[in-house]
Amino acid sequence: MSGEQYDYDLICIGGGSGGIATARRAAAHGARCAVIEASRLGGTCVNVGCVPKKVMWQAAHSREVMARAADYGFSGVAPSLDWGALVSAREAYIERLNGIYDRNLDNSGVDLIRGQARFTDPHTVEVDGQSYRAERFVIATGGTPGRPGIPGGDLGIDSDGFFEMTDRPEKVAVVGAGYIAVELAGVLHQLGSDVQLVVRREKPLRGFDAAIQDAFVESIEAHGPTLVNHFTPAGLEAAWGGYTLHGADGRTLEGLDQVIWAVGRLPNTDELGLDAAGVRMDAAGTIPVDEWQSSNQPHIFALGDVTDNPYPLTPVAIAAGRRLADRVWGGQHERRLEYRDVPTVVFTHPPIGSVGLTEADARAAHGDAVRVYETRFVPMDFALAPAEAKQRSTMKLVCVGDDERVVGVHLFGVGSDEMLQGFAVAVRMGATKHDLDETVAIHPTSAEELVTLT
Ligand SMILES: Cc1cc2nc3c(=O)[nH]c(=O)nc-3n(C[C@H](O)[C@H](O)[C@H](O)COP(=O)(O)OP(=O)(O)OC[C@H]3O[C@@H](n4cnc5c(N)ncnc54)[C@H](O)[C@@H]3O)c2cc1C
Ligand SMILES: NC(=O)c1ccc[n+]([C@@H]2O[C@H](COP(=O)([O-])OP(=O)(O)OC[C@H]3O[C@@H](n4cnc5c(N)ncnc54)[C@H](O)[C@@H]3O)[C@@H](O)[C@H]2O)c1
Repeated sequence: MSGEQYDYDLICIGGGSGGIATARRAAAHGARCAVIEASRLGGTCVNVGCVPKKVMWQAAHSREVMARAADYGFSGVAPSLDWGALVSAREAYIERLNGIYDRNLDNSGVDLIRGQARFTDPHTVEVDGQSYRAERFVIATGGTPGRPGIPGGDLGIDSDGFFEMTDRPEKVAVVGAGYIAVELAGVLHQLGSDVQLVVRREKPLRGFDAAIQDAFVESIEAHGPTLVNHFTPAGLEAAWGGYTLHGADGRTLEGLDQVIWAVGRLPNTDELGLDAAGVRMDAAGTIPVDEWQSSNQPHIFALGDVTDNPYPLTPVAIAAGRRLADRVWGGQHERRLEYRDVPTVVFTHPPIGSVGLTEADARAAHGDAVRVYETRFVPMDFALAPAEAKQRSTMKLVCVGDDERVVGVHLFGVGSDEMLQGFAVAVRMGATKHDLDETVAIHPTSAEELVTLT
């Protein structure tokens, strides 16, 4: 087929992390590209995800640091938060980012089509009555917050609503045990709300190494927010005295000013006309893709949160998109994202960092060939703090084989967020425990613990 029968070589549906990265890289390889975006450029990450979340985390972290000022002899540090001012500054920053994304598309020669895209046949999408034809498509439409299918599940707010809050709720339940629940609960707790983190099982953060789960639970039990475990929400009621959250076992959480659902996200595939394109979805509405990001239609790719990707993270969507563009338009025939050793940080207080295999996964895969090194300590950040304010750090290395190749690094503690990236490089390069031991420590830091473990 000649490219001339198409308006574009590539249309990316969704102007979030994955769509923008793919289109810009494909354009750099000479492809004629468009991005279709129904809402604000930058997608979830920029508008209602990583970016505003990190601003709120930073605010909460600042509050923590100020709380420790007296340990160092400062007096008169009595912060009072103007929530409205924080939100305005945050949103102004996001608007600047929206503009930068717009200009970057323009500078890359990528057309931006504003509106909701819907396939009308395998090579055509319609936006506001106008048809656009492309040789290939990338579906990068991301996801939206889900809600539980229980009475009152439509009451309260989700993570999108969290970013719309014009004031800080005094008493709030955050329901869920994943990244979003622990992060939002942590921010609100640090900023002064009375927060209950409501989870269905014993502990939050299933899938993380057990040492990290335990360290996190121990930390919140000592410092907050309050953990309400084994609580399965069965209904939410609103009354003058506030919300009441009912548990399946008859327990109730009462007098809540706000309830935040953080119970998982749903892929944005409902309105896409995937039937008309002949693209298959799974029961959850996500688009299954192969190792090359292909859907069942060879010319229609999908990436990021709309797919069955095990790591719904911004850098993963970007990496998948850039590699796809390098392969299809850049002639780099074997280039694809390997979904392994993906580093990830959970922005709790203190943060969690994790890359590679958990101890349980390593033992399942390698049995007795696994050796684990672990340490728990109070970092110097709390050297002058009173005993009750000290927060312990936990660090764990998971090693495999006679050469003790490091296959997992799991961190909980101050600085883990910034510490992990470099160790992720080492894991990817196949570093061994000996390599870490041979690396001269940086003193006094928390990171040095990782090269002095015995
Ligand atoms: C609260 C929260 C915090 C997060 N924090 C982090 C973090 O700290 N680090 C991290 O790595 N990840 C984080 N994430 C996850 C991250 O935001 C996502 O993994 C990432 O945004 C996925 O990128 P994407 O391109 O797949 O989709 P998105 O960024 O969601 O982009 C999809 C875009 O498609 C548009 N769209 C949808 N349907 C259509 C249509 N039919 N036509 C046109 N446009 C359409 C949407 O409007 C949206 O702009 C967070 C997510 C949330 C919700
Ligand atoms: N720091 C980061 O990088 C970051 C931050 C936020 C989100 N994210 C990404 O976004 C993804 C989605 O995050 P998430 O927290 O929405 O989803 P998640 O899938 O990680 O967690 C959803 C949680 O809700 C619980 N749940 C589901 N139904 C429930 C119900 N009816 N009642 C009570 N609990 C229920 C689940 O057990 C689970 O713990 C994450 O997997 C992550 O990849 C990343």
